[in-house]
Amino acid sequence: MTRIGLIGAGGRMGRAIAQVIAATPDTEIAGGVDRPDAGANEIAPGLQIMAQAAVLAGQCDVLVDFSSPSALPENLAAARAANTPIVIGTTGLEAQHHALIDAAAAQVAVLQAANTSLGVNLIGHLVREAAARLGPDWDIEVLEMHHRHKVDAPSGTGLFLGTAAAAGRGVDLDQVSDRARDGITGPRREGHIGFAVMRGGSVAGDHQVVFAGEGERIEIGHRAETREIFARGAVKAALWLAGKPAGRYWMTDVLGLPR
Ligand SMILES: NC(=O)C1=CN([C@@H]2O[C@H](COP(=O)(O)OP(=O)(O)OC[C@H]3O[C@@H](n4cnc5c(N)ncnc54)[C@H](OP(=O)(O)O)[C@@H]3O)[C@@H](O)[C@H]2O)C=CC1
Ligand SMILES: O=C(O)C1=N[C@H](C(=O)O)C[C@H](O)C1
Repeated sequence: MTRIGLIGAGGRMGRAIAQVIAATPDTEIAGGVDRPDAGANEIAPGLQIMAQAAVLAGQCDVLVDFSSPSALPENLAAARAANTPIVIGTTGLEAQHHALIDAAAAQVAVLQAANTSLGVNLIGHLVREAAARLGPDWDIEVLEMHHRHKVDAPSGTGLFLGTAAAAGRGVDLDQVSDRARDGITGPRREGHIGFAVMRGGSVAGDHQVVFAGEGERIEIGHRAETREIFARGAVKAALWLAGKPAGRYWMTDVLGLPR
């Protein structure tokens, strides 16, 4: 039996993950972290909601964190103190968060993924390949749309796909990304990777990478029809990570895809 500790248990993803855990053999939810009024019994019958990740980390085999960037330092500290592997699905992470993840991975197994679906991780590979083969005269734009509640932009997946495209071209995304355009922007900057963001309704997550050449376009895209695909991937990642030695792991490792 693998006991999963769920951080952000009361959120949209926390609830979806709790349902997948309930349907997965030899897997149980050890407890959750969220606000005290998160509605524990609606998430999973008998679920205990705790205020501190440190307590939960000592009571589970693996932590799964879909909460907020501001909670990440405490969650990583809890994983380190209890030597409990942690899957991080939270997005909106910045350089300082990745530095904390790298430091934690020296001591405990950490898997961070902006998107835990099979489809997105597969197209990440395709985007990298396309960018490597097409050359700099093909303009690359990343488009994404999400539900009206999403608080970070561009999405973590959009940035993941932009990073894959930049890697294919052998450049650093930070040096070439155009994250916003407004007003008299001037012509497109050669070699840059642009991002466009839409928010509305209940969209679970749409992403498209457009390679625009002279007279033709290639579009590589993914549409999430339900949050369950992320939840299934998160539980698969947790079961894979439980018991692994210290290190930073990737969703591609879980799915058997090239990194
Ligand atoms: N990797 C992937 O495949 C996916 C990643 N995500 C990402 O997962 C994260 C969560 O998404 P979603 O479930 O939609 O968001 P929600 O806002 O619905 O859920 C987050 C939950 O975590 C709680 N929470 C946040 N910070 C704290 C804290 N410091 N202490 C206690 N509880 C806290 C929130 O409580 P409160 O609302 O009271 O703050 C909320 O209940 C986002 O970053 C999102 O982008 C989403 C889908 C797929
Ligand atoms: O907030 C969401 O909902 C999602 N967030 C992730 C992201 O930022 O890429 C993954 C997915 O697209 C849904």
